Amino acid sequence: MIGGGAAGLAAAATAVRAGLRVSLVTEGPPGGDCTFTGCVPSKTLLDAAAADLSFDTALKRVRETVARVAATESEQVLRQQGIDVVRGRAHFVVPRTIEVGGSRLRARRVVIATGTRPAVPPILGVADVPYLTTDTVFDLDAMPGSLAVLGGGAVGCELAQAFARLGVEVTLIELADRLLPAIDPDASALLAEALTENGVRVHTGVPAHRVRGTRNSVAIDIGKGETIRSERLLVAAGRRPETGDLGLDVVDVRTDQNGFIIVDRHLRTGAAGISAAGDVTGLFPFTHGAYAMGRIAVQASLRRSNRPVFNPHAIPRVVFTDPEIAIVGAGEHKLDGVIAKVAYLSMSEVDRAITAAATRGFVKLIAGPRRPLGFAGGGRLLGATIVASRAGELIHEPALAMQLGMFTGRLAQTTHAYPSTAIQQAAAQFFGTYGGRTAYPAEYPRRVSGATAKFANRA
Ligand SMILES: Cc1cc2nc3c(=O)[nH]c(=O)nc-3n(C[C@H](O)[C@H](O)[C@H](O)COP(=O)(O)OP(=O)(O)OC[C@H]3O[C@@H](n4cnc5c(N)ncnc54)[C@H](O)[C@@H]3O)c2cc1C
Ligand SMILES: NC(=O)c1ccc[n+]([C@@H]2O[C@H](COP(=O)([O-])OP(=O)(O)OC[C@H]3O[C@@H](n4cnc5c(N)ncnc54)[C@H](O)[C@@H]3O)[C@@H](O)[C@H]2O)c1
Repeated sequence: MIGGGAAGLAAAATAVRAGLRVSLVTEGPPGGDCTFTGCVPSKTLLDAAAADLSFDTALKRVRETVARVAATESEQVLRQQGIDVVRGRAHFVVPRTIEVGGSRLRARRVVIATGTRPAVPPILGVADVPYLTTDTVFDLDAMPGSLAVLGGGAVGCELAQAFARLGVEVTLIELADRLLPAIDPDASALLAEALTENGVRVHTGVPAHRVRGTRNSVAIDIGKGETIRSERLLVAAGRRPETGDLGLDVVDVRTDQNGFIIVDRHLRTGAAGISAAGDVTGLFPFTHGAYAMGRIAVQASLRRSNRPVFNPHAIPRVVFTDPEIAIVGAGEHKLDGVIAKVAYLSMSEVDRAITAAATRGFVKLIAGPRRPLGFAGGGRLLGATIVASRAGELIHEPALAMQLGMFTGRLAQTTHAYPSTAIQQAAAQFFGTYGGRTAYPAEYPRRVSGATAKFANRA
């Protein structure tokens, strides 16, 4: 395995279980992005900020939590599991042979799991400013008075909220016309509302033209004569794959125009014995996706038939802001031409949200016909988007329904524990009017947006 992040660790554990001799070659410590610069520090910071901790205490908690998680997957722990850990940066020298730190390693099977690194957009002047990325932001030793965040994706939104709650003056700059541009526009709108309430100045649809500054002050020109001034700049504008110096040409592993490794559905690269897994494939850039891919890449490489397939259609993803945004499968805005029904439920009608005084949000369930019965039994679930304080827990029930291809009606038939009845209430709409709402036919060609909600039951 080349790379010791989630994908490499899962691949190594799977290979050991299959009785293979395993070397895990990794430049950074085992755990990768998720443990050191991704999920673990960012989720800890979000929770610490929500709990009103001071900046210093929050950052201390981040360091302690990272150390605690890292200890569960240390080199020593891996060696005890039978995985030989080699630290260093690897590249292919001939097919199935890699070089690391001057030594050569030969293997019948190789899984490339080298992940990604922060992308820095080509904005005039950016290279001359000491900007932060997720590789460095958790190492801050003093609270900046103000922070400009470039990019309103998951990283930008989560960290903007965390820093704002810790007392930092945050400005968020997103190129697209809304935050998290890939998700349901109604969810984007609610998140922008929540961040604004937290004190974040949200600018969408603005390109950053030029950046100027010094260590403790940046000025970002965003057009129409407007300039954002801030103490520090965090660049959170996406990721680039770590494939540039792997020697992939030596082994005929192909990459797409952005450098991500091209794989088939069994995660094979096309080069004999070489598979790829995790963020480096660009298929599903989340830790749980990386784990699934690492496992599947090894299992598929060991079998001649019945090879497992990586299919992300029922894998959920969550943005851990407050409210959380959880998604599985298709969003209403991406349904062009698909015959479907949408059940929309405002969280203001869910007693769990009312009792928690956290009613900003909604559940949207999308159902399509199930052959040969059409929409009988509620059809089958095509997707769900949930915006709620605990959306990250709620999403797994729709995910299971999708994974099993269940009748959506099963969600309505299952008695839920009061007052956590959001999914049951929403699914009931596929059978008739419930609480004044009925599932409506998906509109196509698409004209759906939160701002122009045209269906009476979405009021
Ligand atoms: C701030 C942030 C928050 C996130 N939060 C979440 C979240 O809440 N939930 C979620 O599911 N996902 C989250 N993610 C995404 C998640 O971190 C990644 O999807 C996951 O870490 C990918 O794992 P990986 O194994 O593919 O790659 P990585 O974790 O990047 O691991 C790659 C490893 O390969 C090593 N390497 C690279 N090149 C070489 C080489 N040539 N030779 C040897 N070793 C090499 C690196 O040192 C690294 O250890 C977050 C990401 C960020 C940045
Ligand atoms: N909770 C989670 O699961 C979680 C949390 C954080 C990150 N992640 C993952 O980590 C990866 C990186 O996240 P990310 O948010 O950096 O990437 P992203 O690609 O999700 O978002 C980057 C955002 O930056 C914007 N952008 C790009 N260039 C810009 C520019 N010049 N000016 C202003 N905006 C610009 C893009 O339009 C986009 O909205 C993603 O794969 C993400 O899924 C996951």
